[in-house]
Amino acid sequence: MAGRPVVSGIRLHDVSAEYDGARVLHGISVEVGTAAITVVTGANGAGKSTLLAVIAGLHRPTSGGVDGLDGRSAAYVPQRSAVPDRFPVTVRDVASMGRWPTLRRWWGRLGAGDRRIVDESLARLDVLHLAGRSFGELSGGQRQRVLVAQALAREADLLLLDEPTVGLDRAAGLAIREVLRAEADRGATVVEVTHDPVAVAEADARVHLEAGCLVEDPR
Ligand SMILES: Nc1ncnc2c1ncn2[C@@H]1O[C@H](COP(=O)(O)OP(=O)(O)OP(=O)(O)O)[C@@H](O)[C@H]1O
Repeated sequence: MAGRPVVSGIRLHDVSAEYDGARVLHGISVEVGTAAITVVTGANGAGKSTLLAVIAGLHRPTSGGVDGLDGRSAAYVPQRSAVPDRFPVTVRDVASMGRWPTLRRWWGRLGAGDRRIVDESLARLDVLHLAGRSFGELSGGQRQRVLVAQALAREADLLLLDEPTVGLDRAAGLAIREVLRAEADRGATVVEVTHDPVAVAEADARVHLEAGCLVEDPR
């Protein structure tokens, strides 16, 4: 993690967000811990993906904000449906994109160290044997694992994942949960939107939303 210990958490203060004037998040204030897995739960449409997008800096809140992001690198894995099915690139290309933000120049080439990190990330998700295949030829679950590998290759301080285990078989779900735990153990802040009861049970903290509002002590 770039050799830089980050101790304080990420703090959302009074975050509200809307689409086309319709408010979908209402004054969310919560702290997300470092070196831990936080799950974001709630019914369909509760605002989970929007909250993740606000933390990722992809959706601008209408009021409030997020503190503690300065100096932190972030990797974001969108919901599977948000990813085009037919990328004309190989699996290794997709995973390599995780290294792009670390290159000093935008036209820079990946060095041997970068390529090793990419292949290690693919191996951790058990998809290294697919490295030369076209990304678009993979099954949905294989693509999902490659996108998580791309995020791992970023070696980010903050990992944001939108339903990373949805639709995966038990072994693949377990593999992703183990990888996320290892990331938290190395000091990463992991925030995961999920409906997976096992992921919720194993998490260190939970942020539960109902109709865009934070609910304390959800059952
Ligand atoms: N791009 C958009 N434009 C307009 N409204 C949107 C957009 N994205 C989401 N919304 C609306 O915002 C609300 C929250 O959506 P969001 O995707 O954050 O919920 P979610 O909790 O992640 O749902 P799910 O579990 O179904 O993925 C919903 O009412 C949704 O219809």
